[in-house]
Amino acid sequence: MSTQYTTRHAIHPADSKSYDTTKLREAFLIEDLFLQDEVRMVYTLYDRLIVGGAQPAAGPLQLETIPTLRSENFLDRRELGIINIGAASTVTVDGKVISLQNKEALYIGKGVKEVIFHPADSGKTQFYFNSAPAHHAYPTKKVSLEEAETVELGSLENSNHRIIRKVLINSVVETCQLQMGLTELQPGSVWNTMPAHTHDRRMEAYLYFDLPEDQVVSHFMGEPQETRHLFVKNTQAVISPPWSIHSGAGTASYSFIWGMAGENLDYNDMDKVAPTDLK
Ligand SMILES: O=C[C@H](O)[C@@H](O)CC(=O)C(=O)O
Ligand SMILES: [Zn+2]
Repeated sequence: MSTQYTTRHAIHPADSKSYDTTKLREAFLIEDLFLQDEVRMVYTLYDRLIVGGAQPAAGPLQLETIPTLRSENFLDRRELGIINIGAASTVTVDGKVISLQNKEALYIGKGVKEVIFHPADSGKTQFYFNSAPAHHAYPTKKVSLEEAETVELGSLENSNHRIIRKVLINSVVETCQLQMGLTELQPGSVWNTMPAHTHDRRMEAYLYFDLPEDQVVSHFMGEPQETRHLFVKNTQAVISPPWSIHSGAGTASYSFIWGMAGENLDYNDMDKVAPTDLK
């Protein structure tokens, strides 16, 4: 079978305080999202967001439904956002071939019956995806980096100079609840999302990538006054509960994809925490 998935339950913040490193990692870190010729997913109970990776090599891979969905097709009641983090390749959506360069994104709406991930002509193909429950069928749309809503934040002096590209955002594409974007740390900068924030209205998932294989990111999570960290390697993902900060410092520059689902589509609806207020 080329589709593998596991379920992650939602954790109460008071419960998470007592977790040791192993338990914290089992609850929030996704280590093996990309494996050759497999579609791998984690079904989270945070807004029922699915975090997935597809790495076709020998042949195409289909986005198959999973038993938890109790639906004939994966997208019968869901929407999907895909970002290509590997070599230029294609995705077919109900027979229509859509090419995606590295870092290009694709929104696929509810009701689509068939999504197929194709291997690249040369190089490693890795498609990262997030999927959330959907109530309405919005059109499929490809979004290039140029079409993204882009903001530059931070400074080299604060080691947090970064470019945030909001690709699947309501000013660019209509979605039910999914938002996705890509943040690139500029050379010499290592801190993402510092100052940190929470947004109790939305959960978030992070995928760290473009990180050298021998380097790591220390991802910070937890309530602002009760933080913990997870050491994360290249192409590993982190589930961020709505009550948690999500921020990281790398031993090298890196990029990451953030995806959100929940109560609203207002990217700026976040509660910032001053660095000096973190504990
Ligand atoms: O709610 C928004 C998300 O946490 C990210 O967009 C933050 C981010 O990319 C950054 O500041 O580096
Ligand atoms: Zn956030």
